[in-house]
Amino acid sequence: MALDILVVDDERDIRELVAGVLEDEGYAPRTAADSDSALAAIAERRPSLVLLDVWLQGSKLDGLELLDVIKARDPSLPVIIISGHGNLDTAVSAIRRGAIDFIEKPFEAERLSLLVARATETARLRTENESLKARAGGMDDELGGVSGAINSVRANLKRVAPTGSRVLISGPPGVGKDVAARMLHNWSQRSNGPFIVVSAARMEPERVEEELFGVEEGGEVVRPGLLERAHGGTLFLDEVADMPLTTQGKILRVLTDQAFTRVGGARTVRVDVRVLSASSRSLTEEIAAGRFREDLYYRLAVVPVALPALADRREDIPPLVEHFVARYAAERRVPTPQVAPEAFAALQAYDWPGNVRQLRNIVERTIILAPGDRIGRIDVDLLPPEVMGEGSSSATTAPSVMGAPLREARETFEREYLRVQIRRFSGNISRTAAFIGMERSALHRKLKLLGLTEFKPDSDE
Ligand SMILES: Nc1ncnc2c1ncn2[C@@H]1O[C@H](COP(=O)(O)OP(=O)(O)OP(=O)(O)O)[C@@H](O)[C@H]1O
Repeated sequence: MALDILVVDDERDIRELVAGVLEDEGYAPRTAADSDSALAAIAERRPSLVLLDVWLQGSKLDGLELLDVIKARDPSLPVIIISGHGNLDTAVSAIRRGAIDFIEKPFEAERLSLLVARATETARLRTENESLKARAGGMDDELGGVSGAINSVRANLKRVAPTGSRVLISGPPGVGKDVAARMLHNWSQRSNGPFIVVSAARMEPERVEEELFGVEEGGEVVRPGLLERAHGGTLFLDEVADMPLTTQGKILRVLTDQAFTRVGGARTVRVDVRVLSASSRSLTEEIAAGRFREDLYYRLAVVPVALPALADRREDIPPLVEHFVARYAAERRVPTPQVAPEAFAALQAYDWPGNVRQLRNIVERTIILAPGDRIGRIDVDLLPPEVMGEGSSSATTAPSVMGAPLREARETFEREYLRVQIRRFSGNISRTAAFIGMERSALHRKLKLLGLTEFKPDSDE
C-alpha cells in the first residue's frame, strides 16, 4: 500500500512539485495550504509523514506553531520541516520542537526522496515495534482525551518520563493505567529497551517470585526472570497490591540495590531497570490493613499519578468514541461511520463503570454488529441496552423529569445520583458519603427518605 504523506505549503508550485516527486516515488501524497486544512487532513486519516513548510502565509498558525499542535496531539507522527534557504536557526528550533529532519528550499528531488525514504523507514520500524508491543497487550499507545484532568495527567507523564523516576499510577480498572505506563516508557531514554509487564493478578501467588527473579539450580540458570529481561528498560508492576508480602520485601531490595538473587540461587544479579507500578486499589488502605509494605509504597510512589474515572471527565467520551470508531472501522475495512448526536449524548450520559476499556469494547461491538446498510452512521438504536438503561444518568433529561414538579424532579435526580455514586464505591456508604461531601448518618437518612432501602450500612460501621 502506498504510504500516505501530507505536504503542507502555502505556495501552490512547491506543493505540486513536492507531491509530484513523491508520486513518482510511489507514495500517496495529499496536500494542504494552511494549518486548518492540514489539521483537518490529519484528523481524517493519520498520514505516515508530514512535510511542513515553516512559512505559511495566510494561515491561522505558522509552521512552527502547527508543528507544536501536531506533536502535542500525536508525538509519534514524524514531521520534516521545509525551511527557506539560510534559515538554519528556524530549522534547528523545529528539530528541538520534535521535527525529525529538515530540508532547505530550493532542494533537489533526489535529496527530498532520500529524506522521505529514511523517515518513513524509521517510522515503519517504530510502528512495527509498537504494534507488536500493542498487540501483545491489546493496548493503545496514547492516552486519548481532551479534559483538563487528562491533559494534566499527560503533561505530568511527559515531564516525568525522561527523568527515570519511579511512578505509581493509580485509578479504577480500565482507565488506562497500562497505557500511561507504556507512554512513560516510550517517552523515556529507555524507549529502545524492553518494556516488561509483571501482572501479579494473573500469576499464581507461589509462582510470582520465579517469574520475577528467575530460577537457578545447582548454580545453573534454569530460567531467567522478568527482571533480567527488563534490563536496560522498564519493568511495570501491574496491580502491585496483589503481590504477596514476601515478594514485596524482595522487590524492596531490588529497588534499593538494583540487585536480587534467583529462586534457588545464591548469586547476586545486578540489573539496570526503571520500575513503574500501578494499582486500582488504594495502597494507603492496603497499608492500613497490613497487606502492603509502607516502605515499599514510598519507594514506588516517588511520583504518584492518579487517573480519574471516565465518569469524572465526560468531555473525554466523544473524542475517545471517535478514536475507537475510526480504529474499529479501519480494522473492519469500512469507511469511518458518523456518530449521531443523540448517540453521542447517550454515550456521554452513561456512567461507564468499566471506564475506557468498557467504552472501547462497546464501540467495537457496535461496529461489528451494525448491519451492513447502517454502518455509515451510528444511531442511538444501534447502541447496546446497557448504555441506554441501567447506570445511565439520563434521568436528568428524561421527559418524566421534565414534566414533573420541582420537588419530585429533584427526588428523581437525587435517587439516580445516589445510586450511581454508591455503585461507584461498590456499595460502601462511608466512602460515598466522603466523596459527595455528606455526613455518613445524613446519607443514611437521605437514603431512607428516598426509599433506597437496597443500600445497607457498611459492615464495618
Ligand atoms: N485515555 C485512553 N485513550 C485511549 N485508550 C485508552 C485510554 N484509556 C484506556 N484505553 C484503552 O482501554 C483499555 C484498558 O486500559 P488499561 O489496560 O490501560 O487500563 P488499566 O487502568 O490498566 O486497567 P486495569 O486496572 O484493569 O489493568 C486499553 O486497552 C486501551 O485500549
